[in-house]
Amino acid sequence: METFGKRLSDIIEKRGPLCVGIDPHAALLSRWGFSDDVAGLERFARTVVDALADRVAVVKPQSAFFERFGSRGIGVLESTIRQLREAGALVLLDVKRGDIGSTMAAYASAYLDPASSLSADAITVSPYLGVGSLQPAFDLAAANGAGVFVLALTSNPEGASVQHAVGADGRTVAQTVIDEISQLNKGAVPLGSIGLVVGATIGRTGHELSEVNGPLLAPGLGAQGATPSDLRAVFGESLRNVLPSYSREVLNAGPSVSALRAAAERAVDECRAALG
Ligand SMILES: O=C(O)c1cc(=O)[nH]c(=O)n1[C@@H]1O[C@H](COP(=O)(O)O)[C@@H](O)[C@H]1O
Repeated sequence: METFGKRLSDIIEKRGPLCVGIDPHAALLSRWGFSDDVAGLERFARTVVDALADRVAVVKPQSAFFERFGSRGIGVLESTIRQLREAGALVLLDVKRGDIGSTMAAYASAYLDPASSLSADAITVSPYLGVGSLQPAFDLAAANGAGVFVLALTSNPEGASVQHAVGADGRTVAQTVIDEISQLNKGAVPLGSIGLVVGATIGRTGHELSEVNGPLLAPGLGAQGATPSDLRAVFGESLRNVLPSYSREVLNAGPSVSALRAAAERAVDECRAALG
């Protein structure tokens, strides 16, 4: 079975380095002229699938915006994941789960077991119960050719007070996460299947990413203020492994399918140029 790292490298090669989020904010539904209910959610998600699933490398549904409509919203999430995958996009489900290992195993089977109706190509997880607690997700992902993206340095301004805190060995909390994931990806070719999330907004922080050998998801572009030209300062020599991620900046172009496609094309061109 092909690893997630290999599948991701291949699709980025074909479609370009871009992840687009599906974040159906109430304000976006209204901007698109859609109702703020399950029917509006379904139309929104379907429009993004029609516009982008056959051309963008990775699509990242934000689970929160589906969960807010309860079980029917989850139903839309299930069909959205299925449609995205059928059209050839890799689906990174943004659920940011993280719990004690025995509970993490249940989250892993919900999102990374192909038998589940919510099974995705990869999920986001939070390492703040300890990277080791995420092992059930790493194991199930590896068994199924899926991936896991671990939060390291998030794009929001509140993140630094936790993530930049320095431990007894002189490393920051984030650097400890980065180093543990680097160990897990060691030797993987062409790329490990455990990614990190590093916000494009954070500037030069001095964190060392050169040994990660895995994909580096970079949210925070567009609506949160970062631009592709900020990526060099954040990622330095590790730029080649960066997967830039946009939600509102691209979604604002909807509901026109052609305008969404044009916005995604602009984003991928700018990111290609910035990543070199
Ligand atoms: O894991 C993420 O994708 C993520 C991590 C992070 O540090 N910052 C961040 O904004 N995100 C997510 O990325 C998306 C950003 O949306 P926009 O600001 O509209 O591009 C949201 O779904 C966030 O939850």
